Order: sequence, then C-alpha cells, then structure tokens
Amino acid sequence: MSVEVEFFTAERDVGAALRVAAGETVALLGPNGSGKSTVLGVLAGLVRPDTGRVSIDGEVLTDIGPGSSGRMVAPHARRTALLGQDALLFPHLDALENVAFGPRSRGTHRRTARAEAQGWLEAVGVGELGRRRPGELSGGQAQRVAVARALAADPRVLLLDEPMAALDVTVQPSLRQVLRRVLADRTAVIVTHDPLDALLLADRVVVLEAGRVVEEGVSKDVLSRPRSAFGARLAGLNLVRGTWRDDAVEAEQLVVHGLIEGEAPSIGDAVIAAFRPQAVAVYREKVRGSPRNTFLVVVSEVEPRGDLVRVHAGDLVADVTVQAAADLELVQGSAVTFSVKATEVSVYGI
Ligand SMILES: Nc1ncnc2c1ncn2[C@@H]1O[C@H](COP(=O)(O)OP(=O)(O)OP(=O)(O)O)[C@@H](O)[C@H]1O
Repeated sequence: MSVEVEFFTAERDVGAALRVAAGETVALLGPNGSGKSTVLGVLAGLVRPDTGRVSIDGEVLTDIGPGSSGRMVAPHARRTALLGQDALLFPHLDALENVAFGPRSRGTHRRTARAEAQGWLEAVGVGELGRRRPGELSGGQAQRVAVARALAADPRVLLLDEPMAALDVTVQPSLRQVLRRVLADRTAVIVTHDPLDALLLADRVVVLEAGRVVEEGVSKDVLSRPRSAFGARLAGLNLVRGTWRDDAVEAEQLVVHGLIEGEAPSIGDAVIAAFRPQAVAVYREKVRGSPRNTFLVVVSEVEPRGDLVRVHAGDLVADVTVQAAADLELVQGSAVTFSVKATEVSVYGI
C-alpha cells in the first residue's frame, strides 16, 4: 500500500507533502509543535486541512481545496490504524477482547475473531495476558496489546505517534524490538523524538521544523550528512561499526556489548552498536562492572551545549552536566573512561 499526502492548514500553519512506498516505514522527526502529529491527523482523517489530498494506493481519502471534490472519508472508513503514546484500550474488556474488537466489527465470527486475537497477542509477546483487563497490565504490556489491536484491524497503513514516549526507558528496548518486527514489511509512518527509533525502525526520515519539511532521506544518509538541526541530532548518536563476535560488536579498538534489535546476527556479520551521548558516563578512573562497556579514551574536544557539555573522544561523544565536566576538569587531552550500560546500547545488523 503506498501513501501520498499533501496538505496545508492555516490554523496550525503546517504544510507538508509526503510519499510512503508500499512496505516502507517513514519516521517523522522534529521539535515540539513542528507539525508531526498534524501530518498523522490528516492521514487518519482526524484533521481537515484547508487544502490537501490524501490517497492510499490511488484511492482518494481526502480531497479538499479549490476545484477539488471535497471528499473527506471518515476516520473509521480509511483502514488506517493510529496508535498514540497511551494504549487507550477499552477498560471494561480484557486484552483478548480488545484485540478481537477489530475483526469482530468487520463481521468475523466470535470464535474466529478470538483465535485471531490470540495470534496477534502472541506475535507481540503477551500471549499469556489475554484474560487481563487493561487496569491489570503494565504500561509496556498495555502498549503491546494496543499494537496487537491495531494490527488485528488489518490496517492498510499503520500510524504511530510516539508509541514509546510514555513508557519507562527500561521497557522501551523490548517494545522497540516488537515494533521492528511488526514494521518490517508494513507501510507505516512513525512520529518520534528519538533518533534511535528513526535509525532502527524507519527506512526513511522526514524532518519537520515549524510546520515545513526541512530535510528528508534514507536514515543513514541523513545521519552521515545532516542539513537540519534535527538531522544533526540524529547524527549525534554514537555509532560503532564492527563485526559480530563473542556476543559483542568488535570494532578496531573497541568491543561493545548491547541488546540485539531484531534478528540475532551470525558470527562475522557486519553490525552497528548505537547509543545516545546522554547514556555515556565519564570517569577519571577505570570502571569495572560487567553490565557496563568501558572505553579508555582521550578527550579531543569539550563543547558547551546549553546546560550540557558534549565531550568528544575521537568518534565517540558523551553528554555530561556542566558541573560534572567541571568536577572532572575535562580539557582536550584528558585521559578518561567512557562507560555505557549494555542495556543502553542497541545492536543491529547492516
Ligand atoms: N487541535 C489543534 N488546534 C489548533 N492548533 C493545533 C491543534 N493541535 C496542534 N495545533 C498546533 O499545530 C502546530 C503543530 O502541532 P503538532 O501537534 O502537529 O506538532 P508536533 O510536531 O506533533 O508536536 P509535539 O512533538 O509537541 O507533539 C502547533 O503550532 C500546535 O500548536
């Protein structure tokens, strides 16, 4: 299913054009208020633009503006599924019935719908929680059920609005793995603040600033040559390229342990370890502790960035507080240890 959208809304001053190829996942990135949710709203039929057109596989769903048909297909008739930060499950139905709701409303027989729902719950790793009500689920479990419910409705396009933003950081990696599987061959648009999501979940990135598209391209191209401020933030991730060996990413001078995103690599495969500068702690002395990766490095640059200080050491970067940078007396040439927990590192094949 390919998607095309082009619209302008004066009230929000957001105007964008976007194409998503069949089976492609596009990440929408941008600062607060840049129009990301508005794009999803227009696609889902929740926002009526002043002018604009939305089509899925050539079927026109929105067509508004001078000389147009005025068509605006209702949200429920679009066969798009929108998943937000909060799971928004029906509180009085158990997880299985929540997921069976979509197939049931398409006219599927109750027993078949429940069997389908069970299959989707298993696909997102919560097959044993079908009898629980939403109030008895953790945030991460509820969000998995919400993903299952969205998929069970057999949408042509999956729209995800910061699906992990409300979750504890410790459960984000496992949901990200579920989403990586789910999105692999689906047509989807995901709004995210997190560059790691863009890199791991999306084929292409579209960056919005102040209601306009300022940059777009294949995720790794935007990474290597960012033109917008947000693209630069994307490029700010630590990326260590290497070979998969002894359950770790072996690079020229580093060995990095992390959580595998998606399929497990085979020995000798080319892999990348990615982690945020904020996840890196900086120490003067050597650090021990098996859950942590430690790298002995020499500081090449200390760069003030608002209330943080970015510490560069060759290709690696760490963000520390101004106070920490002062306490550590960090200057160019300082020998320090960069330390990052394995649970903060995403490892994926390339
Ligand atoms: N219901 C609304 N009515 C009018 N204006 C709105 C409405 N919702 C959002 N806006 C405005 O539209 C613009 C784009 O907002 P939008 O929510 O699409 O941005 P966003 O990039 O998704 O932001 P965030 O990352 O904060 O969720 C903003 O100026 C916002 O104030």
